[in-house]
Amino acid sequence: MKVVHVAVAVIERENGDICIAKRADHQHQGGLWEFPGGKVEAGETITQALQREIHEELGIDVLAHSPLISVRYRYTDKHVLLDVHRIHQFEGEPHGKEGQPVVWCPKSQLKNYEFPAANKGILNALILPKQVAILDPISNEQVEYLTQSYAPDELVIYVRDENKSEFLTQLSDLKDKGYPVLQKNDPLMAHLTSAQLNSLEDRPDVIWLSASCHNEAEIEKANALEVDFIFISPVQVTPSHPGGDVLGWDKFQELAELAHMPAYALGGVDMQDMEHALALGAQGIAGIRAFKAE
Ligand SMILES: Nc1nc2c([nH]c(=O)n2[C@H]2C[C@H](O)[C@@H](COP(=O)(O)OP(=O)(O)OP(=O)(O)O)O2)c(=O)[nH]1
Ligand SMILES: [Mg+2]
Repeated sequence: MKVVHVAVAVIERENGDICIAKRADHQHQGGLWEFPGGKVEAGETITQALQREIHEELGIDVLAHSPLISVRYRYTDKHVLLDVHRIHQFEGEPHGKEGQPVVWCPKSQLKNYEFPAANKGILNALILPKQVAILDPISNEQVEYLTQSYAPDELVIYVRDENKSEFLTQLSDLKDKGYPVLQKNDPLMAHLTSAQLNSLEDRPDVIWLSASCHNEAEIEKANALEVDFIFISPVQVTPSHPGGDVLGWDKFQELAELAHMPAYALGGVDMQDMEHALALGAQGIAGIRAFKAE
């Protein structure tokens, strides 16, 4: 089936509210709410498509945008590639130029609206931070460094250290301060190794589920289980595996687009790679060394 390339705009106003619109009943995925946007025409850049569609649908001018997430999604009747951008700056006041209902919605209320299935990953991309610090091993020194360097909404802390019992107090302190803490087999926020991911038939019953992925098959499995976010690795050579095979950034980008959910770049990446990773559609960077004091 031909893939329909769609430019999608997540328009945010100063107080953080997001602009959403209701699709007409006769449209594909009709009656559901959407982020405004539409098909990229032949010869158009993504910027041109965003500017044209948003002007046609809402009567405003897009002045500045940056990539949020790209999602390939196969509906039974249509295959789409949603190229989703955050609109930071615009001129005018959005209104439904095609008669469609348009509302400003606080981020925390988006979950109360019904969106097409492909949008689940977009909603998660809006909530998740750009940084995932992996603690392996966990140390008091690193926990202190992280809480001094990052606010609770800027960081997910993934405790990969299996031997963490002496740090249980520090971990509950982190949670009390509001830091999301990801652990294997946690009832709230659980992580699956690729081996666990491959062996599962159904999604475990947790609020947030993440997984490690290394190839297409694992990403398809994460899509099927509706995993909320993934780590794609190894992107580059790491000091711990100097001679190992790596994906490289081109392959990372391809895999991230195939994933329905936000994808962090992991393996041989550090904070200096952040802009590059975001430009390729990553949610951000995950790592061990990248999140240690010098
Ligand atoms: N704009 C938009 N489209 C979405 C979202 N989620 C999602 O699955 N889609 C799908 C539905 C459609 O198959 C396709 C978007 O096409 P569209 O109908 O908006 O295209 P268009 O504005 O050029 O409109 P039209 O003239 O063809 O009706 O992407 C979303 O959040 N926003
Ligand atoms: Mg449209």
